[in-house]
Amino acid sequence: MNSHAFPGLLVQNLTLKRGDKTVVENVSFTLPRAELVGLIGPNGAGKSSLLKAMAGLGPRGSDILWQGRPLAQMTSAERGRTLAFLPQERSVVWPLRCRDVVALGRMPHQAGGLGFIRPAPSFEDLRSVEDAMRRMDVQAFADRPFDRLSGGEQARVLIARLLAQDPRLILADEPCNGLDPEHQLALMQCFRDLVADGVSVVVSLHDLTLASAWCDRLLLLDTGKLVADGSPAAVLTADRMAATYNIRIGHLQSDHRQLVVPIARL
Ligand SMILES: Nc1ncnc2c1ncn2[C@@H]1O[C@H](COP(=O)(O)OP(=O)(O)OP(=O)(O)O)[C@@H](O)[C@H]1O
Repeated sequence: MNSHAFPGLLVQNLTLKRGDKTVVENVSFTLPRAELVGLIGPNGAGKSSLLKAMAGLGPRGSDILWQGRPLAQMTSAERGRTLAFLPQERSVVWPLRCRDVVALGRMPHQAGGLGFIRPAPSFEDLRSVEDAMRRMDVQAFADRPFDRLSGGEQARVLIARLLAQDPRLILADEPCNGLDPEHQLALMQCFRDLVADGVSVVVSLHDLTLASAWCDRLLLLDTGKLVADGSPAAVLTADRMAATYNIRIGHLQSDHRQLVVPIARL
């Protein structure tokens, strides 16, 4: 993945409604540099809604800016070269080989953009696809049909598709879902490597231990409102976890990091 300085994303006073219900309320934050940001909060807090809006899905006004420019003004191909989104719903409609699923990530980079007529893949396309498959440890499935893999294997192939897009901003909705512990750790290490390369990563997580271990910064949503934004140590306080999740937490010392562990319901 190319290294480049991250130019910054600005979300300003974002409010989203579903029917009469406000699901994201007046949320503002900036991503001024490459960092690994965990988006946390209870079920229904608005994490997926916020990530989808940041990915440019749904009607958008001028409340989300990329490099000072409203996301709504970017074409789909431009957005596809800039940001990659992993939705919570993991489905591939056609019975494609895994390598072809991963190669779909290259479409925004190819002449013809997101049209139906596809040119032959460039050297860069082939390199990115192989690199993404290696990062997600899916080369062994490359030629197998996607619909004959296990749930966790399919999840890894779809993350590889996201990586093949070579984006400058990754938005991933619960990417650790379905992954075994080794591949969860490999994925978080992969995100850290991308951040070191200048890519910003926003990832929704329910696992507070992973969030405390790997993220530079956490955004805590509760009933649509951004109630905390800071380092894991600043956000994951006992009082806040009690108020937001109704849980008691404990701590585990690992290397130089203090990990948060949910202990009991209150
Ligand atoms: N299509 C919809 N129509 C109406 N309400 C919706 C719709 N989709 C989501 N919601 C509501 O919007 C709120 C936020 O949902 P969202 O999926 O963003 O939460 P989340 O934080 O991602 O939750 P989870 O951790 O369970 O995935 C919830 O109260 C949900 O019930």
